[in-house]
Amino acid sequence: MLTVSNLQAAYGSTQVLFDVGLSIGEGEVATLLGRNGMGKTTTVRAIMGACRVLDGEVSFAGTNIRGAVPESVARRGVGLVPEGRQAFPTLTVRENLVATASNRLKRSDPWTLERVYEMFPRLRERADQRAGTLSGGEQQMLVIGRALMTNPRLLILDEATEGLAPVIRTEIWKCVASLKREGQSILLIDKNIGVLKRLADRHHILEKGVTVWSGTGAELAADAELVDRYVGI
Ligand SMILES: Nc1ncnc2c1ncn2[C@@H]1O[C@H](COP(=O)(O)OP(=O)(O)OP(=O)(O)O)[C@@H](O)[C@H]1O
Repeated sequence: MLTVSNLQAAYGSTQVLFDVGLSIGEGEVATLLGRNGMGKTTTVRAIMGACRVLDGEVSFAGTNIRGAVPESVARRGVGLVPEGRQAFPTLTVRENLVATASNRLKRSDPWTLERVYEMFPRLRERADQRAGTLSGGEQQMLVIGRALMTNPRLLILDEATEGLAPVIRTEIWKCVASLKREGQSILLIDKNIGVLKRLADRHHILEKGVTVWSGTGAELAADAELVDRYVGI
């Protein structure tokens, strides 16, 4: 579904990605692992067409999307929940959910307000509340719900549980597990390696803008030293 190879990207004249490769199959959950500053968010931004790509290939659902603008990448079915919870603060919960909703890919069982409220009952209780007045965890659920309402073929969660209370994290991980059971393809970036190991089918490790390791969950589990070397503090 998504294949990235030899991706190179820069901010201004500073190159940050040198050789990133990753792949996610239909219905798979994959991760991007690596310490702070290794290029995970930049990889996501490069896939979305939100930073300067110097070289490499980005293929999504059989189409080359390298160089496409973010709106076009989103229209093709990539739903991003960016780092830092970006709900529209002055809109209500319901308005946020419907603001960018679409079913362009004509899914037979599309996401609806009702389905999002079933997944996150707190959002139903707060449907008429302005997003800016929600707690951090509620805002994160809202942004995930908003991404689902675009019926993405691939959902990308960049640090979706960062800074959240454990009980809210658990709720978000349950949501991810349930999306996985439904066959949703997902790319996860998160610091909770233990949870990622349980949830993901495939992992990619970034070190200074280079994919230094890619493999299945079983392959990662078989090499305990890998995570210590590249992801441990
Ligand atoms: N807007 C920007 N302008 C210039 N450099 C940037 C910008 N954003 C990120 N960088 C630099 O690019 C490198 C990769 O950052 P990136 O945010 O992709 O890493 P990350 O692996 O996602 O880390 P984190 O877990 O801290 O978010 C870092 O050295 C960072 O300082």
